[in-house]
Amino acid sequence: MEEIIVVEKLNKSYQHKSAVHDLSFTVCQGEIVGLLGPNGAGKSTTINILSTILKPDSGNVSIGGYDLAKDKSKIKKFIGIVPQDLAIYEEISAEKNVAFFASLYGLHGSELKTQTCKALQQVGLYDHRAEKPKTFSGGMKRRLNIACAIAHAPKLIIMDEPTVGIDPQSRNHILEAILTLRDQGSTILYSTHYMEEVEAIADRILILDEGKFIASGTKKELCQRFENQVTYSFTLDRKPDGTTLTLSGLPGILSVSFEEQGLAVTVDITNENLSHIILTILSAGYQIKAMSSKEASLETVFLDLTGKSLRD
Ligand SMILES: Nc1ncnc2c1ncn2[C@@H]1O[C@H](COP(=O)(O)OP(=O)(O)OP(=O)(O)O)[C@@H](O)[C@H]1O
Repeated sequence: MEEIIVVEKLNKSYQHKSAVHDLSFTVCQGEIVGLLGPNGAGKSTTINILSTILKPDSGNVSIGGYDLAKDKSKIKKFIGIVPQDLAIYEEISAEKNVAFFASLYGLHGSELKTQTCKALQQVGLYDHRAEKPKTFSGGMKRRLNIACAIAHAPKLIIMDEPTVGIDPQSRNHILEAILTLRDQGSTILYSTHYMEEVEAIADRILILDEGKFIASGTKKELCQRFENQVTYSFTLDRKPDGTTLTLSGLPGILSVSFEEQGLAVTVDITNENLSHIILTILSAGYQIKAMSSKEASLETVFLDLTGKSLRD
């Protein structure tokens, strides 16, 4: 598959503090690649460098076959950038906003009109095209921000946390729009700290922490090591006490964490120990009010690799 982004040993520091350190990765034609990491991991720095907004200290970047150090203007035409901060005009209609940004890429006449309508449809804002963004919800503004970036039909779309702080309906519109864009042939690099989003839409995931990649692969590949692991969560009738309720001696118990009104037990499912766990809880005099189970997720992977939660 053709490599659309090639990054080799990318470095960037701010006032001697490293923000990205020796990053190397590739993104291939037609992929949705999720750049996942907690706040401060270096996602925006990486994306701003690829978007030609920020200059790296060192490293090589090639986008669409163009060298970032030499062909900045060609790269700018090749990509569509959805910035973390909204870049739209509140006082002109949604349609005029999209048309304005598309015209900066040389679109005009009937092509401009068609592409503007298409972009608004893709983000579910066509029916609101005559309205001004100042009347829009935060989620609708974010969707308009995306429409402005895609109307010129870029081969590569780079999105920096496009779903931060929005309503579920807008989030779904955005995720569906990303999948449609991929199906229509675009390549998408997408940064987020919401693991559920990359789990849902990314073909490949790059996990970044403190400016370095700590893992990459498909969700299946990343979670493979944990495929025999499941976490049971029990809601009890009262706060459990670790001295009266001892589960760690049971076979296949990997970890136990006590919570306000229950406990979470991570086990190796090859041991078939659920009935032992339930019996032990009941024998200690607790009532089980509810129970659920959860397979390993990217959160598990992140916690295992860094010792901290993605959600911190
Ligand atoms: N202009 C700047 N000046 C100084 N330090 C900066 C600047 N921009 C980012 N940093 C620092 O660089 C590191 C990486 O930041 P970056 O914004 O790239 O991370 P991020 O993963 O995008 O996080 P967020 O989701 O919070 O935007 C952080 O420690 C941040 O404080």
